[in-house]
Amino acid sequence: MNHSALIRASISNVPPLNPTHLTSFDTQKFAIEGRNVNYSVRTKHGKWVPILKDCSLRIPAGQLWMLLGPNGCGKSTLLKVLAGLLNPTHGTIYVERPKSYVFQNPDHQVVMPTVEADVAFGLGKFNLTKEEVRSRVAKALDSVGMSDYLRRPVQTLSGGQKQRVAIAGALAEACKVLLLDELTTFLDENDQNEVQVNAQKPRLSPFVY
Ligand SMILES: Nc1ncnc2c1ncn2[C@@H]1O[C@H](COP(=O)(O)OP(=O)(O)OP(=O)(O)O)[C@@H](O)[C@H]1O
Repeated sequence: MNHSALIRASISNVPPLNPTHLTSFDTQKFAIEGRNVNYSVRTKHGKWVPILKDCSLRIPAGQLWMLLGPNGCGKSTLLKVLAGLLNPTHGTIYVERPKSYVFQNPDHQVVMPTVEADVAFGLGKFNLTKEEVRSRVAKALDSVGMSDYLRRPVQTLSGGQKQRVAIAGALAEACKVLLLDELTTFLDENDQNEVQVNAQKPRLSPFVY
C-alpha cells in the first residue's frame, strides 16, 4: 500500500509528504504524520513479505479521513501501526495523544459485563471521582445513541451496538485521534453518519497529561 490509497473524506487533498524537505514533525498542524513507513512480516520459511511499502501520510487535526483501498492492500495494518499495536519495520510515525483504536471486531474490545462498566473501563487510569466517571460515560453513550443501554449486559448487544459501545469507550477518554477499523462492518449507513458527526463534537473536555 502507498499513500495514493489514502483519501480524505472532506476538502481538498494535501500533497504527498516529501521527507527530504522536512526535518521534524509539524505537531502544530498534523494529528498524524508518517514517513516512509514500511511493515513486513516474516513467513515460517524465513522469507520477509512486505505489507506496507514507503507509506507517507499527513492528517491535519480536527478532520475526518478515510483509508480506501482493495481488500488486503494494508489498511488495517497501517491503522495498527498508527495505533502502536505493530512496530514499523522502517520509517517514522507521529500520532497525537491521547489516541484510541477501535477494532474491526468489537468482541475483541467490549469485554466488561455491562455497557456502563465497559465504557468506564478505560477511565480507571485517570484520577476521576465516581461522579466524573458517570458523567463521561453518560455523555459518551449519548454521542453514539446508546444512552438507554447503560445497564445492558454486553452479550445481549448486536454487533453494531457493541461497535458503538467500543467507540463510546474511546470518546469517554477524550482521545484526540480516533482510529476506527472498518466502521462499516456492523454499523448501517445512518449509524455510521451519526457516529461520525457526533464523534466530531467537542462534548468531553480533554484530560491533562
Ligand atoms: N501476520 C501476517 N502474516 C502474513 N500476512 C499478513 C499478516 N498480516 C497481514 N497480512 C497480509 O497483509 C495484507 C494486508 O492485510 P490488511 O489486513 O492490512 O488488509 P486490509 O486492506 O485491511 O484488508 P481488508 O479490506 O480485507 O480488511 C493481506 O494480504 C494480509 O493477508
